[in-house]
Amino acid sequence: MFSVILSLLFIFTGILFGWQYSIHVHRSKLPPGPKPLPIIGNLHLLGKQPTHRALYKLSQTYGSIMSMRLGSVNAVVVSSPDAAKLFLGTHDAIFASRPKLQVSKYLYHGKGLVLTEYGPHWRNVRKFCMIELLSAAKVNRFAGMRREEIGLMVEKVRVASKVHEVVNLGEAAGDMIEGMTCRMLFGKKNDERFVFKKIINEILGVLGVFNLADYFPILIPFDLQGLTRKLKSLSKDIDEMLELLMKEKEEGNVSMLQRCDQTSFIDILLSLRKEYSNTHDNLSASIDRLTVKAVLLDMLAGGIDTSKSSIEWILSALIKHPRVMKRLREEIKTVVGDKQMVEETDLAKLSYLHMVIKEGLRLYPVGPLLVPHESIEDIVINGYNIPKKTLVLINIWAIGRDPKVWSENWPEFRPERFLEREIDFRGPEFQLMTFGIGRRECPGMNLGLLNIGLAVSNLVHCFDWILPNGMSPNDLDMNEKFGLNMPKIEPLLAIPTYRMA
Ligand code: HEM
Repeated sequence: MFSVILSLLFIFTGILFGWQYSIHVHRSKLPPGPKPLPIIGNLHLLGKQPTHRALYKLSQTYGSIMSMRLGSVNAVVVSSPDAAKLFLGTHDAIFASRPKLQVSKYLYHGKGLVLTEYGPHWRNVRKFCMIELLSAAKVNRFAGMRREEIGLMVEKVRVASKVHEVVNLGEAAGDMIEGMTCRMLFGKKNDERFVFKKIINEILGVLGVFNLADYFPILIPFDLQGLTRKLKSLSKDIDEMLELLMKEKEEGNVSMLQRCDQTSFIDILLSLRKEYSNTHDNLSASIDRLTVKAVLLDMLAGGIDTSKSSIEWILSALIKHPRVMKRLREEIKTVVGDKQMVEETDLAKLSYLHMVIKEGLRLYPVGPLLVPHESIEDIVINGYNIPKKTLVLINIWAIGRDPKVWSENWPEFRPERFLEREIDFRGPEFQLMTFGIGRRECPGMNLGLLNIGLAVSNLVHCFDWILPNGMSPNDLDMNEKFGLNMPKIEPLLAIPTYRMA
């Protein structure tokens, strides 16, 4: 389908413009890259494999700062820690914007964080999200709720273990993270009027589609992929849901408030809105109704599948590497003793667990190209021209495979490498950028790591796992498929045995 549309597009726009194209204008000064074709540029080189893989291969020919043309968009692909340091460290302010994607027009006009261009609105929203919603103190307030959700997941798996049922571990983790996130955002995880899961999946589905109109704006009116239609209907559903949830809070529906955690994000955002409505500073102007909804939507879209996919990848790697699983289990046993469950307060003492998580996220980063950045002015980097409005993709999947950084044994899942060298997510050398670095780095990093740590440690501590149908761990497929948040090609299915009996 994609290639048919691409061919039609090629012919159509080719006729329209009579093959006149001005890509050669400053090409000699751009970073090296494959020669673009008229109209489609290098889009044909992305092929059928996931984009980060195609870009990794190309960067091995053209280098760690590679120039490409994607339709009518200038792009630069960055594939080494040194180059990433230039873009997200030294010149972070220039590359801290986002491209204007068609999807953001239908999802609150980019008034939240993820898809919002760099400027005063984004800065204000980011500031109050960091202080009021995602600071360590605010995240800690939900520790009790997280304990309940972990307990529910362990109990579900324990019931399955009694009848040797096969468990889909990604789904089990996803349900738990979704429960935690919805309770944190809305104070509840169930609502008889709508199914959170369905709406979340639809949002992620739309965000994961490669939208041709973003690279050929001339195509927007034709809606060749039917995305505009989908987006219009989805944005209506999302808005109805968020409006209902907000009105319920604003009208102080007593029975509802009694059932809810008083400090959910929606409560905090609405009370901030009220609090600031009498002041006339920039912050008050930023927290309007659209922004409250856009922020809630960003947290739903950014917070659930990222953690779910990460947990699934890390558990898969552990099942595939029994030596690492054994060592992790021994560490947990030493720290938690005879306790049935790992608590949040235990996590700081589980140093091997942290190395396992880092190693899992190095090899399987769920945002392999981060979220696209865009430059806000012309700049020269390493002697190359990077024009204003260049799309910048940071290939952290490639960086996680760079033998110059990780040595020749980079393909091995070997958490001990982090014992030998101090490398951290915000490390000054930009080797491990699972959450991005700089102005646009993930504001939910600590929460994400906490959720992953809790899920992985408890599923390892409470259960032994074997693969179904006599499958050997060596046969576990560790490839990914196309899609948002780098989903595994095959879901992780395994049979649990409860270890606490
Ligand atoms: C394992 C879990 C997670 C991973 C791997 C992850 C990864 C990322 C990445 C790669 C980015 C883009 C960074 C960039 O463009 O340079 C990002 C941005 C973002 N993430 Fe996360 N994330 C996770 C969890 C969360 C959670 C739990 C939340 C909130 C509840 C969250 C909210 C956001 C938001 C709002 C942004 C946009 C920030 C901005 O553009 O200013 N993420 N995340």
